[in-house]
Amino acid sequence: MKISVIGASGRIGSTVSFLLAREPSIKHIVLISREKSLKKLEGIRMDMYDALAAEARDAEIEIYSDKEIPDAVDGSEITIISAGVPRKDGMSRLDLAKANAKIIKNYVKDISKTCDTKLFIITNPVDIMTQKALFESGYDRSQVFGLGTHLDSMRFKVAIAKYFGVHIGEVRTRIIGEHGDTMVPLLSATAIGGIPISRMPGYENLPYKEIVELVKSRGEEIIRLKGGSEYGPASAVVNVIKTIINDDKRVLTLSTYLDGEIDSISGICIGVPVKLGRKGIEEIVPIRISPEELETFKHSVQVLKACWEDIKNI
Ligand SMILES: NC(=O)c1ccc[n+]([C@@H]2O[C@H](COP(=O)([O-])OP(=O)(O)OC[C@H]3O[C@@H](n4cnc5c(N)ncnc54)[C@H](O)[C@@H]3O)[C@@H](O)[C@H]2O)c1
Repeated sequence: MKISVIGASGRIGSTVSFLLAREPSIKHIVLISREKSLKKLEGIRMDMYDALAAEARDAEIEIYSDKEIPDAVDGSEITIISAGVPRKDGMSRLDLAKANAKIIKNYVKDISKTCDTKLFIITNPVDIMTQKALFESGYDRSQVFGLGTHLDSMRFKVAIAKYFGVHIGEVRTRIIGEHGDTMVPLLSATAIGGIPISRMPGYENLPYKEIVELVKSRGEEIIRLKGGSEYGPASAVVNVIKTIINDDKRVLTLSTYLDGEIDSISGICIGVPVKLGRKGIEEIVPIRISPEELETFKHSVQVLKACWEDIKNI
């Protein structure tokens, strides 16, 4: 199986590539970046081969410049895009969206000229970039998705497990909505060992607001402390890839194009629970959430739609 990573010289792209190379079912990984980063890619490839040798594994790792798209991507079951400009001081979210929309548009247009692949978008703002990729590629919505609130859901899960002092595997929860300030934590879909969280001893004192703030600010906190997150997002990406290639039908929270599945909302890519398998997004799970959660979700939709209006013609 071949998987391509565009933006492979970056933090997330390189860590994702390394983790994927360790997966026995992935035999072929294509690392793609701009010309000026090709030397770095060569170093990443050497380092990856050393690590694989230590585990007595092998994989074919190829390097291409982004000028060699679409040929470089041809035959890839999944193409991951994490290329993008980082947010600089004084840059608004909209400025970032405009800059990265141009990058996503160019890559996706080139890829879709000749290739049929699944597009997995990581670049922020991820919901808007996923929608850009969907519209510019003309692909079916089942094959274009973004990391969405999958990582936020994992962060929420950790905080709840720590508060109740239980193993993380006992916690079921998710955050839907924008991967950003308007994300919607679903207490109505949170359970510990199958028991709804509201029936757990200690629930009354759960510092919900603090936990949500912690989840929302975690990305910025990691940027401040170590320059940017990589292990968390990269592991979340690999989770998604493994679910697809193993046809696991897991229900994960990814950014996908809504077409009326939740409260008749349509016309935007946003984080919602999806059944994921070999074909990509096989179903959007039409969950019923509490009235308060629905109101917050609708707000998240509005925020994303406003941003989409500003960048859709870029
Ligand atoms: N969705 C999520 O949950 C999530 C989590 C963390 C980070 N992210 C996003 O993922 C993206 C990558 O993060 P990172 O830490 O790897 O960033 P990084 O700066 O380390 O790497 C960015 C990559 O994009 C390339 N790049 C930069 N400018 C470019 C341009 N103009 N044209 C083409 N390529 C360009 C770089 O060469 C590099 O390969 C960012 O947009 C980040 O905000 C998303």
